[in-house]
Amino acid sequence: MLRAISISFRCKKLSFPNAYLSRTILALRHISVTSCPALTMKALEHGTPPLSDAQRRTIYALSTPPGKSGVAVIRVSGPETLGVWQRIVRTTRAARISQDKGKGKDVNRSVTKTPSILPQPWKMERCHIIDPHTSEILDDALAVFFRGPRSFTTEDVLELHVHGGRAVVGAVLTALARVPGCRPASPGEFTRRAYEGGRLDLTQVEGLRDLVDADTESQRRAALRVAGGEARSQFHALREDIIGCLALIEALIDFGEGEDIEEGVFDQARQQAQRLRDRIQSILSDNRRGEIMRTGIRLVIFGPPNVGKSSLLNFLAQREAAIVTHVPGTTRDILELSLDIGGLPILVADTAGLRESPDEVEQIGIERARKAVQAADASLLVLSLSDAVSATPSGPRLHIPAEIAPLVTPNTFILLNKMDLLPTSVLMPTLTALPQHGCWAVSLASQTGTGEFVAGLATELQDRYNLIQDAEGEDTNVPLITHARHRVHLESALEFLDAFLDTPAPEDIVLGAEELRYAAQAVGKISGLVDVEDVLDAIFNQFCIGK
Ligand SMILES: Nc1nc2c(ncn2[C@@H]2O[C@H](COP(=O)(O)OP(=O)(O)OP(=O)(O)O)[C@@H](O)[C@H]2O)c(=O)[nH]1
Repeated sequence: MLRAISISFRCKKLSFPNAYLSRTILALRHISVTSCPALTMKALEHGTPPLSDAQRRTIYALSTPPGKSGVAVIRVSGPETLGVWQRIVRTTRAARISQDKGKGKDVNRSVTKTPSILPQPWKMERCHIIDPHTSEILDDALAVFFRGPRSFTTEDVLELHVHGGRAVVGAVLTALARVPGCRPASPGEFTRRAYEGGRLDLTQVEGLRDLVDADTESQRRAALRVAGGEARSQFHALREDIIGCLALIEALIDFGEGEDIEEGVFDQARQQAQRLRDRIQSILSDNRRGEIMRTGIRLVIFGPPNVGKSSLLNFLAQREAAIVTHVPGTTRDILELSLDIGGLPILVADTAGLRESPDEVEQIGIERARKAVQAADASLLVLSLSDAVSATPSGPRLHIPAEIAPLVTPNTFILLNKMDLLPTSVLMPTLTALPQHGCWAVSLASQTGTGEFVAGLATELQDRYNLIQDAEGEDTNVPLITHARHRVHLESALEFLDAFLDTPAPEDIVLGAEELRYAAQAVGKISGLVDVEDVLDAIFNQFCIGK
């Protein structure tokens, strides 16, 4: 560094153009910030342009939600973190040491005047946060220093636990802005550094984001597993196995079967590839459970007009979310709410009643309703019990209107409403004739049967989508794919393995090796091991600032 500085001064003496000099100084500043900040910052500070964001490598942000709170956590990460500690943190430990030396001084009064001492890593310390220019006390706080690489970002990290008032947080953030080499973090930047430092792979990054976004118990449990590295290790093992298969083929290419290596290696590689192919196929055959559980199950309520669809939405939401009137065709457009049913995240949509209508606006609503039902993960057909069940010689029979029947699939549940309108003598035989699974009768007006309906619906959905726990409380059926991105890469890995298996042996063995290499690359992209620069911004931008 000193040699570099002396070169820059020599440049000045030799009358180099100013632009050249400032470029040299800028380059030196970059080196100074990234490698030995304290030594060179002062030497270069005077009269030079301000540092760019790329040069200010130390980032800070409020990591808890803005607004009033008991405690707010401000995070700092980067090469200047120790410098931040020295400039703005004054611990009571330091004050005690200095008091012992000077005898008899009040700890609280002397704390800001006490020169900063080095932090005790991973230990929370009581401190004052001070303004680095005026030494004014900004807050009475707690601070913890994590020495890299044993930190979340793998860099030096400082967490300041301050009082969560707007003015306190604002003052501490302003103080941080005054420390050379520091800048505000962009969304997800702490996590990005953890990824770049090798602490997390991309699946764990996504798991962390899902954990922060989790609204329900099932989402929390699934996200926690992914963030903990479960998907990482499974995708890693899959990739290793493909590479193992590739190694066999490479050995064949290099030495040739029967000469230097044993017979049957090609068949062995094919069998291994077949097993891997089957494994990927079974991972892909998961009915998108992981993705659905993460984003919420889309449940669409549909049926003829005036049967109580909007009343049902209001009942589930426990508020007057939709307009309910006795006029058929009241609901015109889709109204969607996010609810927690039985611990599962459900996006429930109320739709326009399905019927032939001359009204242009209603027609548009009906068309939207049909499309929503077709795109849903599950649907709930609401019918009026008295209209839907007709008497036949063999007993009461459920009748679904002809224009609605094509929308009914194995994923359709049925709710027969308005049972209060049926006399008891007719009701009893009707109820016994209903299907045992996925069909309930209620009166939303009197709330009769609604408890059984909600419990039954939750059980049906949990059976389809939830994680199942064994006797020890361990989840047994955890879906590996939680993001569409994983599916895309696994599907292409499957295609490459198929292409390898289709390779006529052994003449095209070199081509076959290439297919295996692509398959390994496709799986590597899920974890972010290879070639994912293009998706990184999209992934990290979805984080909040401070994470
Ligand atoms: N008797 C009785 N009436 C009900 C019940 N549930 C809803 N209603 C009434 O049925 C009428 C229609 O209810 P909505 O919830 O608007 O029905 P909808 O299916 O959304 O109607 P559209 O908007 O036309 O599609 C309202 O007057 C409700 O008060 C019930 O269980 N029993």
